[in-house]
Amino acid sequence: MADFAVRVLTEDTERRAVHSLLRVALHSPPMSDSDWETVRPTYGPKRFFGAFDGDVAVGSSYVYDTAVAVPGGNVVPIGGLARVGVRADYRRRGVMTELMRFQLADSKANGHVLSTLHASEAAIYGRFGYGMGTRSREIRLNRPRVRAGVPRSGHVRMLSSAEAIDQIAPLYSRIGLYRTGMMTRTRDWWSVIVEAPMRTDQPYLAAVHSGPDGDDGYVLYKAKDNSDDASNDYGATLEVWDLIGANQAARNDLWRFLMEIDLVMRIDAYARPVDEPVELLLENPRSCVTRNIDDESWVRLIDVQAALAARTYGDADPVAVEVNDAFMPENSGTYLISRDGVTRGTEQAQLTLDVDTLGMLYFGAWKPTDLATSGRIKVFDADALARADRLFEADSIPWCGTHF
Ligand SMILES: CC(=O)SCCNC(=O)CCNC(=O)[C@H](O)C(C)(C)COP(=O)(O)OP(=O)(O)OC[C@H]1O[C@@H](n2cnc3c(N)ncnc32)[C@H](O)[C@@H]1OP(=O)(O)O
Repeated sequence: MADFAVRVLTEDTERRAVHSLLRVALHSPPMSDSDWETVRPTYGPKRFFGAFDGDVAVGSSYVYDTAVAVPGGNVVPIGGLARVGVRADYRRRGVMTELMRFQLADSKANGHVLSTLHASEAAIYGRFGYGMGTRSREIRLNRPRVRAGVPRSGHVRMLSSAEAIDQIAPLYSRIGLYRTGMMTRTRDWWSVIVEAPMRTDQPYLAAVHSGPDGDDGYVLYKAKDNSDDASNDYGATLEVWDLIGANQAARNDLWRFLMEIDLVMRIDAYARPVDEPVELLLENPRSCVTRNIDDESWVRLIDVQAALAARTYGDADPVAVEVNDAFMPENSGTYLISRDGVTRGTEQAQLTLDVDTLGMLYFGAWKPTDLATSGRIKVFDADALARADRLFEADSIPWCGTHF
């Protein structure tokens, strides 16, 4: 018998105790009363889960009620899993495993067809059926200069913190999900990730782009003083935290805005699309350095049939794919996938894979052939593998772009 119980948190004292343990698990400083007052409204009413040993809080997880753009353009309901933590003296006793069971069952009951997360460590989530579904690029621009001839499509204006709190969230919604893998951002997300920092003495700086049809992009960034830098090369580092635009022209103008700010030594940006064409804006393309290609969004199909049916497929004849799902065995079975859709059936499997590998395929970040070559897909019919490459081919390189 487990020596702990998992439940949905509704009482303020329990929520505070669980958030407090999460901070310790993430190595943040202990929580003060005023910290809790800031954080408290960032938890929505329903999907905050805690594990308890008697009255003692030992584990935490939280699910954003959100939605994601899948290949073909449908936007489907998902749970965005975050804030997972277990007390150090309860680790490796199955606390997270029970929290995972609980939150996935809750998500399923609420119609989430997928669960996604951003992992603190890559080794944790495969066993629960999550696969690396999108990747992102971390870049550094060293004294960037804009290449002559890059056109402008509008103008950029800076916002005060109060204006940013009012304007940025609605602007993100109006711009919409322009890449596969992007997700809607909920009120609790905005309040914890953007608005709480905006109210501190080190807020994000914000600027909005206006194009021919009005506001169509924004950037949130911070300027970090480099005065303790050993080199005498004076200037700040700009840290780009969020840069969103309805089209590439708007995004280019926002990059230009950043590149032309004075007294800047470098610009660092995290979790950008891997194919974002920043180099094309630069006089010297080598002043943009790729520092990392990282795993970004981890994807778990909660309802495999519904998730597979929600996306579109390339032009190829059907493939019978056997999916093994040890953590949610009701998903295990054979699915016939074709350009016309997906049915669950009893065909002889042509390809076999685990559900975490399906999470890697789902948005199109990885090719079936590469997953087969690396031992993640068992192939019983080589032609079926070639067809799977065409069926799962991505219309754009997927990117989440929302940190949570
Ligand atoms: C989406 C997010 O929120 S990302 C943030 C995740 N949180 C953190 O990184 C905070 C620090 N870490 C922790 O709090 C804990 O170590 C957790 C939450 C990662 C794991 O909690 P635990 O209760 O120890 O996990 P649990 O006991 O259920 O482990 C289940 C299995 O996963 C494995 N596992 C758990 N954590 C890790 C890890 N960090 N690396 C490798 N394997 C792991 C366990 O060994 C176990 O394997 P087994 O089934 O073969 O025995």
